[in-house]
Amino acid sequence: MTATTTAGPLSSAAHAEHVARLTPVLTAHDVSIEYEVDPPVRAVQGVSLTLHRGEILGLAGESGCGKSTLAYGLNRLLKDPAVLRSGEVTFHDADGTDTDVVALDGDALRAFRWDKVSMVFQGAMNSLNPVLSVRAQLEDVLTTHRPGLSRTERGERCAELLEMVGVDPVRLDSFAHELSGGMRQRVMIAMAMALEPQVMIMDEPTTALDVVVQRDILREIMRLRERFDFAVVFITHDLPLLLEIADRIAVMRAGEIVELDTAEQLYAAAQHEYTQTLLSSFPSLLGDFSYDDGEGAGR
Ligand SMILES: Nc1ncnc2c1ncn2[C@@H]1O[C@H](COP(=O)(O)OP(=O)(O)OP(=O)(O)O)[C@@H](O)[C@H]1O
Repeated sequence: MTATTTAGPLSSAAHAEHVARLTPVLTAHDVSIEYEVDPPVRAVQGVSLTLHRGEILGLAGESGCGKSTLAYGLNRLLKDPAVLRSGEVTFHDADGTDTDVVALDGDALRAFRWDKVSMVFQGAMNSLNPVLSVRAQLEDVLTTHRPGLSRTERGERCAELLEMVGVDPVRLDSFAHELSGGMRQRVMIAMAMALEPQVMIMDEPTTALDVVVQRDILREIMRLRERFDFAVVFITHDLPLLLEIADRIAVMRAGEIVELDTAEQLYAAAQHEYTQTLLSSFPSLLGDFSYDDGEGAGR
């Protein structure tokens, strides 16, 4: 398979054909992010990436390659000493308007986050407020962003959100310490879904959980995605996991995307040496995995 570009990431003709049928929802162009420390860390370097409506785009690469920094940049969540050195990020709303994400500030930025693009952070299960019930925390998102909802509507929406992520609504009155890690993580996903965003960025959302719970939650995310058609940027260093759940995979190394292709293509014919190394470091996990066998691939 031949590469379609020389300057950008390696990708196949099959990939170009695949994306030609899709509609963009978030576009990053030439994004560079630096940590202003001594010496400066160029964490993301000239990254261009298009996320399409309803797709799961996996972002893979070893620890420290810049995955989280890029994700934070896409959602304007960078904090000191991180600085967006250059680049454009555009959100293409379902209503047809384009938003220059880099130019947003104040109320417009707050409304954009959670409403249009929400994020499930690394270790999010530990970021529930310990002294507030699940109900109070879910209601807070709704009161802030949907002030028009009545008290009854808010209550109903909170119960519905928990049901969506497979948690019994009786848990609305629980506090974080009364929930298992898996349940807390599901609550965080419910919170990220509360405003029906068009994009969800998930940074290692299940890494801290045991494999069975992790699978359950991933299945839930896939099911919700089918139902609500949001796009997901799914960040993990676990490439075999991405081969199972992602439509496309971007492989990041030292701040750059070195390869970007459909999961099938990447698995069958990775072009970049680094991708090949990543794939070969998980031989036993991949086992008899095959895209020809729909059941085996779990898709
Ligand atoms: N606050 C900071 N100050 C300085 N450098 C930082 C800071 N945060 C991250 N970095 C550096 O930026 C680079 C990218 O880090 P980042 O966390 O984005 O990588 P990652 O691929 O998400 O890694 P992980 O999978 O471990 O989260 C790394 O070299 C890291 O050391």
